[in-house]
Amino acid sequence: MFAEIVIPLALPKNYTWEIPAHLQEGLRIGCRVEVNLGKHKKYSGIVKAIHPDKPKGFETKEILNVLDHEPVIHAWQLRFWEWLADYYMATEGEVMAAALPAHFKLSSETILVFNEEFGDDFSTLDSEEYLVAEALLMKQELRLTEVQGILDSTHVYPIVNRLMGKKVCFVWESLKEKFAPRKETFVLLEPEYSNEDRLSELLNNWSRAPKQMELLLGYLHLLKTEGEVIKASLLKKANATDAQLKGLVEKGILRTEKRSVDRIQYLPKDIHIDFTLTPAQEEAFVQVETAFVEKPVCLLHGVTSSGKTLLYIRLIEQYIRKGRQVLYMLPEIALTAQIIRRLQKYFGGHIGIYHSRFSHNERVEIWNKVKSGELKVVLGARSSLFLPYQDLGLIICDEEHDPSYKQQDPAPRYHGRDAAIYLSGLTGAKVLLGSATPSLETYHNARSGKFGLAGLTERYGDVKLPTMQLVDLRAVPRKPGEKVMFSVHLLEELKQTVARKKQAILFQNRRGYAPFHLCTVCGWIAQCEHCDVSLTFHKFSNKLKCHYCGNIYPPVLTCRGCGSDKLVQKSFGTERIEEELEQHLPDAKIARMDFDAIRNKNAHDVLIQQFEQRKIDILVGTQMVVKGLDFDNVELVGVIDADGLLHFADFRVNERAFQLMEQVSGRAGRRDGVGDVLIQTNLPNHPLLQHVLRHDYVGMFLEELDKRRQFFYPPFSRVVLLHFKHKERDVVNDAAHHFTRLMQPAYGNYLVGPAEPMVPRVRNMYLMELMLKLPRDSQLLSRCKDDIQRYTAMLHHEGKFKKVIVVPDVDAV
Ligand SMILES: Nc1ncnc2c1ncn2[C@@H]1O[C@H](COP(=O)(O)OP(=O)(O)OP(=O)(O)O)[C@@H](O)[C@H]1O
Ligand SMILES: [Zn+2]
Repeated sequence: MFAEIVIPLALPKNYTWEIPAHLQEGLRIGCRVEVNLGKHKKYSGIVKAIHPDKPKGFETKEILNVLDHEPVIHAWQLRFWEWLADYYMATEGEVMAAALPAHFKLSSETILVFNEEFGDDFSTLDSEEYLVAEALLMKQELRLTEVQGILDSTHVYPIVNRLMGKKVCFVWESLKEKFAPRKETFVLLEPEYSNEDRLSELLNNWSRAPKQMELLLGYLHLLKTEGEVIKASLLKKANATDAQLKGLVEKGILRTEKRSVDRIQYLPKDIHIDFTLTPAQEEAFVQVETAFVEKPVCLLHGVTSSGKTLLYIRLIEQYIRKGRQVLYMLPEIALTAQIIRRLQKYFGGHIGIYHSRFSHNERVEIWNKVKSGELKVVLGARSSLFLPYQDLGLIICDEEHDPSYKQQDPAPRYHGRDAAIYLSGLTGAKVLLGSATPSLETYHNARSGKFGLAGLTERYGDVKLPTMQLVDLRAVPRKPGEKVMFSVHLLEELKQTVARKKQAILFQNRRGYAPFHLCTVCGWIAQCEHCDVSLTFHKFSNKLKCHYCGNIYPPVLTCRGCGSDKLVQKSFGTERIEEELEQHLPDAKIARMDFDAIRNKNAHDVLIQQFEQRKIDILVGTQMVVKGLDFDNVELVGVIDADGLLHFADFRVNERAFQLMEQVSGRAGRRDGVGDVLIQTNLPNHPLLQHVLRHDYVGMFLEELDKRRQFFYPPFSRVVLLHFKHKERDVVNDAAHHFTRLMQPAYGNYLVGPAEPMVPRVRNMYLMELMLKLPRDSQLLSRCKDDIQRYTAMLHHEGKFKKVIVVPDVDAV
């Protein structure tokens, strides 16, 4: 018998190994095996198929060991991997590398780390395990090749596997992105008083400080409304001090407990839903349910603050009660923090979070609990599509329009939403796509009947959508070539908002202080040495940064071209806005939320909480402030530079600009309907801004759809973008043209380019792009992919193009 095995490497196709007779029994698809590849390398791979056909053309080697009795993944997951690899032009090995926690991927290079928590009591280990554990205890770290030396056995991988199962050791991981879970102090009732009678007896015979009673009542109220009580919010709500709380703790009525906000397994597995849907929400709910009878996918198009999240919660409840599992997918990890708090309140310990910022071990833990069916709801980014669900009933894809759903690097360059839809075909799960500003593709699919469509046109609680105003910057006096940061109008409204104790959000799409350093004498601009892009000045760190490769440079004082010191900083980013704002509103509390400000992984969550607790008056930020956040006191939203959103040479530019502006404006007036949005622009007559002014999604959709039809862009065609990279400009240029000539005969009608992208050099690699707009015909698509592979091979055959990297991106966003 033979086995086709997937190994976490970018091999063009899977290899086949022979199954020795003594391993044949018990070897199942989805189990891991240890195999040799080449002379010295060993890997653990996953069995994809077992068959009796001896492969031709090469001598098969034997499988060395079987690592699992039970498959680690389901058969449908293998089919999912296969589709992802095929559709997105990756290898199954690359998909495997993305899909499995490191723990499951042993290779000769794997480093094992001793688990301190295990201690040194090795009495439960057998003699071989003991040898390795001893060595690990002494050296703390061992390479798998070293373990081989210690054991001198043919069963190294199975032994290591057992040791990991017993938590004696872990797979080493680089610490650079390590996620430190944020701790929060929770307040709990002492068990004695969970009894209603005891509690009322206590309250009726209160002989202690009245302030403490007030605090206790405040606590009980919060417990009822929020399910869990965080110390900070209790003290604030009850207007109480730490000492008063301490008093109640000392009297044995309350107690406090410090624990991580993200780790929730010790919460009881209860469901308690304490709200009812409004008639409009109820109707949308029924629309979703009805759609799911016939269709696997439904779009929930609901304006901002219409209560989409609450509708999701009702749906999740339904699936949990049926014993099924739900995946709640978000485009970015950063968004999980606020949502998890909301979900926890309703579903307690039924929920787990899964994303790349957790350690390998934590991920393995979630993996196992999902597989056993213990966890019913997973909140996560796109990688949670790879979990081994036991019975997946529903996938919620929130903010489905968000381009962050698409993986950029490395392969597989898959789209979380589209992959979810494919997965639903394999598992029978339903998919609910949610957004206030659906992607054109999705809305088109919903209108044409391919997806179901449910709608919420009103905000919750009779609250109006914010009023939108354009501020015409052409009227603002300024020096030639200068950009306006704040109009008088915007400043005035900011001042009033702060004076009324309301909050404001200012949106600017550029981070840093000044995006250009320009010599006024000769026109020289400070550029990155490795990329063809101007350097952004960051004032706080006093450095110039390249936003493409991350390189940092000291600030320049004199021009590299002419030596003059007449350098000026052009344009502005969030950092400069924050600084200027401090001058205009010296008493306001201003904070900034962008990639630089939240380097520390918890900073994002902390900022959001501070804003929620109204410790910040004005939040200045990039895209990060736009997304899905629910604040109750924001009255003013300012879009500093709308033109910056409209100036891209991309067919999606209008769609994106609309989505950003509508989403950021959606943060305003969510509770009382008093919300104002000011959009600063030099293009007040731009047609897109007219749609933005009226919150007119459908108007925007129809107009854009027309253009897409006319110019044959998605949803009418399918875009495959080919990136060419090489360290010499001429070579990459020639290669792209050569490749285009190869494609010309069969695909001439569908080609756009080749052309240099906006930034033609990144990390010392020169770039070229070739775009294919293919008719939506799956046979044509697969033929085209084969051809791309063939032409790539032909290109590499030409000596001078040997090192040109060709990266295909299917459905590029
Ligand atoms: N039926 C309801 N009962 C009580 N509160 C509700 C109800 N529906 C909505 N809300 C409240 O209204 C607010 C807005 O709802 P939610 O955050 O779900 O909106 P959304 O549609 O997801 O908005 P966005 O697209 O902007 O993220 C929330 O604070 C939510 O708790
Ligand atoms: Zn650079």
